Amino acid sequence: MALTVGVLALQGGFAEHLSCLRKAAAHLEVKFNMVEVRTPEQLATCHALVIPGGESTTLSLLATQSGLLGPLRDFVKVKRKPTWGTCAGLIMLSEEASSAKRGGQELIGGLDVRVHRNHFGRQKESFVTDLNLAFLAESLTDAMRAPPFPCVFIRAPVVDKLLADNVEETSPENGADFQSLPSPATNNQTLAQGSKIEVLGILLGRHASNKAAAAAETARSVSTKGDGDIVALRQGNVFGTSFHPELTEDIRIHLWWLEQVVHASMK
Ligand SMILES: NC(=O)CC[C@H](N)C(=O)O
Repeated sequence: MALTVGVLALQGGFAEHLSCLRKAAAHLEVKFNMVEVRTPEQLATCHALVIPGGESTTLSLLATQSGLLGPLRDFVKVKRKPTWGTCAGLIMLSEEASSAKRGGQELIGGLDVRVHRNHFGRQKESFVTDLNLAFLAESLTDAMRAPPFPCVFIRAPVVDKLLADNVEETSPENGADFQSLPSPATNNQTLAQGSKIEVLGILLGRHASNKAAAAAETARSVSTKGDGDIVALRQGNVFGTSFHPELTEDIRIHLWWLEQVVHASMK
């Protein structure tokens, strides 16, 4: 049986994600159909979904107009299918967003976190930085020899508050900029809320470049130990990255996530 993986194609970097997913799928035994999702009917065919970067206020508006907001919430929070959001996609998958559009913006939710939009400032403050993402060890034979991942941050959000106290304990790895965590418990709750939040990527030493971010920083209630920002996390079926793996030649995160999709389909 082929697994159908959808990419929400309302706006933003969906074509880049589709291309990376197709390249990654070529490394796996399982057959995949990669499809663009613009309607509730297309979403209903999907076993898993990627929500790309772009602009979360636009995504939210277009999802509402196309009747997808309710079906997306159902997909993520009721059916609890594997869903990955990058950048604006991560914002959509968070329960709360700060520096949101005036009057608020509709989110899908699924991650018990608050994200801070545009944490590092405007487009011109975009940057690329290498992070050691130890979770990729799940699909690589020797994590320590795996090269760091080139992370592209464009008007990126970070997680500035954890809304639940069910967080996996983290232990810094010899000063590395990543905190390694065990794989999910084998009793594997597929709940988003109710599952532990796993912090999978921390960015150290890059400070917020706007006032709201500085305020959010002081308001942070539960944070990682140290001064890092959470830029990758998972809670149950929901995975989020602040950065854009689809804008690099490196398909390791797409490969890792497709493997998670395969595992979820076998439950
Ligand atoms: N590259 C991106 O996806 C940027 C996200 C954007 N800051 C937003 O609020 O949606």
